[in-house]
Amino acid sequence: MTELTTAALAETPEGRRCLQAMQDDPGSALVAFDFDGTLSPIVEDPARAVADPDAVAALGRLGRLVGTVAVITGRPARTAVSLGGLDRVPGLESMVVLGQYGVERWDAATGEFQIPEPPAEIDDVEAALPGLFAELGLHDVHLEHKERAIGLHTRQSADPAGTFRALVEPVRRLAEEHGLTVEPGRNVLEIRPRGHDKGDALRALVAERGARSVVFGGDDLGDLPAFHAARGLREEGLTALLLCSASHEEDALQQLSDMVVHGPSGVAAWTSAVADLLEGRAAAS
Ligand SMILES: O=P(O)(O)OC[C@H]1O[C@H](O[C@H]2O[C@H](CO)[C@@H](O)[C@H](O)[C@H]2O)[C@H](O)[C@@H](O)[C@@H]1O
Repeated sequence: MTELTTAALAETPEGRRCLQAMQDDPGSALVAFDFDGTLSPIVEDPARAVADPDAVAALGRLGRLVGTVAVITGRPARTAVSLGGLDRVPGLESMVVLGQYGVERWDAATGEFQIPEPPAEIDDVEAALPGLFAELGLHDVHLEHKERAIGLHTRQSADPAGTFRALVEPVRRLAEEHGLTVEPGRNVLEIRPRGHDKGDALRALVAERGARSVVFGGDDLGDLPAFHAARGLREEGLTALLLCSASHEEDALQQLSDMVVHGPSGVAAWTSAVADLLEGRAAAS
């Protein structure tokens, strides 16, 4: 019964090994998900994103079963907590949110945010953007101000793909001129500080929690470093399962994944099934 269930939840032997390790020792398991596109369906206006209630409820179930649950996101930590309603979900009372690719942190257990000062260069970039858009003849780029980063969104543009293409190189040059980097995503180019990514964030949290089995779920290019980090952890003797929240917009994660599901509703169903699996093990032991 357990074997059949495990096979349905992971397409690779490595993924199934991770699920088995979670069953054997749930206390040393860590489950971390990205926010947009993984827990929260993609919407036109980033300010209107809302977490899939079934996905966060299922994460809450896991929160009662495994050692650590976390969200690792490009969003500011405060925004992810607010849009996800993460401070109100039963079972997430000791979760961790790592925001802005791991630089910001919220601990549900204390309710405290750790938010470092934003770099001054972001203000300089912001001041240069109107001139850049005018030069490129672009008038419908939506800006998302994230204090230590700026998201340039093209989803609401008349030609999202064309506007994105027109922005890529000029924005990369602008970021470089100011010592910053560009994080490309689904209809978004984010100008942010260099030197850290979701892979660093995942590795640091795994070390802090002493986790031995690691699940990471994501949907977009910004999640790739975490996928690579989790695969690296396997080589160091941990088990890891990589969950891809698939979309028609981005397929870079699929070939690295141990399980592919369809968007946040698929993540919700998968997470709930893993909770069932772990509860079955708990009931039997
Ligand atoms: O790391 P994540 O949690 O996945 O955040 C990555 C970026 O996600 C957000 O943008 C994406 O979601 C928006 C709302 O659904 C959508 O409109 C946009 O097209 C997507 O790219 C967020 O707005 C960015 O700040 C994050 O960096």
